[in-house]
Amino acid sequence: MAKARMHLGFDFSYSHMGGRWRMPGAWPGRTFPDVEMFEEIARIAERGCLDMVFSGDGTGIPDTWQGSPDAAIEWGISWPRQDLNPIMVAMSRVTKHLGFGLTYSSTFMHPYYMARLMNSLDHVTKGRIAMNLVTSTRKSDAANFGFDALMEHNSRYERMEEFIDVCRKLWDSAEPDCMLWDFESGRVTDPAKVHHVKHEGKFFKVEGALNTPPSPQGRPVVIQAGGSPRGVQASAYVADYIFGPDMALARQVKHRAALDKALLAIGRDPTKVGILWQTPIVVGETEAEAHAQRDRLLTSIPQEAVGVFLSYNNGYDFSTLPARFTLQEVQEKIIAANASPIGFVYELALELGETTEISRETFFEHGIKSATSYDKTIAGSASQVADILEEAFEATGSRGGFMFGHTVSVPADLIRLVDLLVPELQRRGRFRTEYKTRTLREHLGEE
Ligand SMILES: Cc1cc2nc3c(=O)[nH]c(=O)nc-3n(C[C@H](O)[C@H](O)[C@H](O)COP(=O)(O)O)c2cc1C
Repeated sequence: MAKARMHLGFDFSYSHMGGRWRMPGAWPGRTFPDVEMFEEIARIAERGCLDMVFSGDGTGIPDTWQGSPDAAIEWGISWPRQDLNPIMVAMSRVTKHLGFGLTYSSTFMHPYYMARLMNSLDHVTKGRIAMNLVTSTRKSDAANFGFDALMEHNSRYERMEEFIDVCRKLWDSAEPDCMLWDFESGRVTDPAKVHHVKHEGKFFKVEGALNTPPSPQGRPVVIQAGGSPRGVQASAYVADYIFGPDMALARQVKHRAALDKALLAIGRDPTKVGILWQTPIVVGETEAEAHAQRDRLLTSIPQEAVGVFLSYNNGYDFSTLPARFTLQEVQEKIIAANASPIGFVYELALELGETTEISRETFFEHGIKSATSYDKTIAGSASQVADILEEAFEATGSRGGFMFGHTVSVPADLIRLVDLLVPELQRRGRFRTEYKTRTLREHLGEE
């Protein structure tokens, strides 16, 4: 029997941040947001037949550390960023097959605007766009949109579910064959095939239809990455494809099982829903070369920048940590702030024990490994890395694949992925050797 094939993506969100822009192997003399760098990323990824490239997003400037954005701005921590939509349009114009994943927040955006934008991008990319929906877990993002505090964690997911209901109604409002463009009669559209939408729910009141022609994918691909139990439940409802967190394999196996249960509960077939596991990765010609490249992460940012990154993503100012403390005390404050309950402190508590007293120094020693993704980065030769990926793929049900990212330097690490790892996976019958499908939805559905 043929082996199940993997789907592969590349997350370029962090390639210019966290000191990566000046690591050996990054573009010399080119800085964000030079559009030509992104076009080059797209060409390289398409050479490797990847399903998609992706960028995450967040709008706020980290300001949890010492209550100020200065250190984030100074050290380039989640700064600078921009809306990647125009960049992905540019990337789509230099490729034919590669898919694109864009991130937007269902907590802050409006579903009418988003349904219309994604339809438009689906046209421009000829059916290669996906929307990664996030609920946003960071306070400064919320402040950009007028919130004094984060919306309660579970309510954010309730809003996301209604958000996608509205998008689906709008995407379906024009039937696939409604456009006539009949030159003889002058009729543009068959009005019987464009349906009025009237939605009134807890969060949104929307009247449609969309005033755009139906797009190549009909409904652009929707991706979601809920990690908490409520988040997983929402993934099952809103997403065509799932992003999974980069945690230990045993926890990924549990995550897959929880998702399968949630999918079955709403009548969806779990065998048709893949997870792309977030996978920080460095591949080298040799194991030693890969390890040397990964080690560079430990010198990429100063301790202050580590504090900025962790404080922002965990909703807690770690500059205020006392000399000694327990992780349980900190985790309680993170939950009270409505940030994600499964972040760095949760993970460190699993490793060190939640009631163990630790020092500030120990916290930051682990902190740099987490903030740079060093602790999660797989590093090795192509065959070593392929062994690890095959094991993880099979253990998690042979559905989906990997979203590579958080590499040390782009383009060098992306080129090594495409030139060393992809051929190894192809030799093992685990990855396509050419694109046989047209749209992103079709690429991801390929078995
Ligand atoms: C691959 C991947 C990409 C993600 N991208 C983003 C992002 O761009 N912006 C964001 O705010 N959150 C992002 N997240 C976080 C998730 O949306 C989610 O909040 C997180 O997994 C915690 O789960 P919870 O919200 O259910 O607690 C990402 C998560 C993963 C695994």
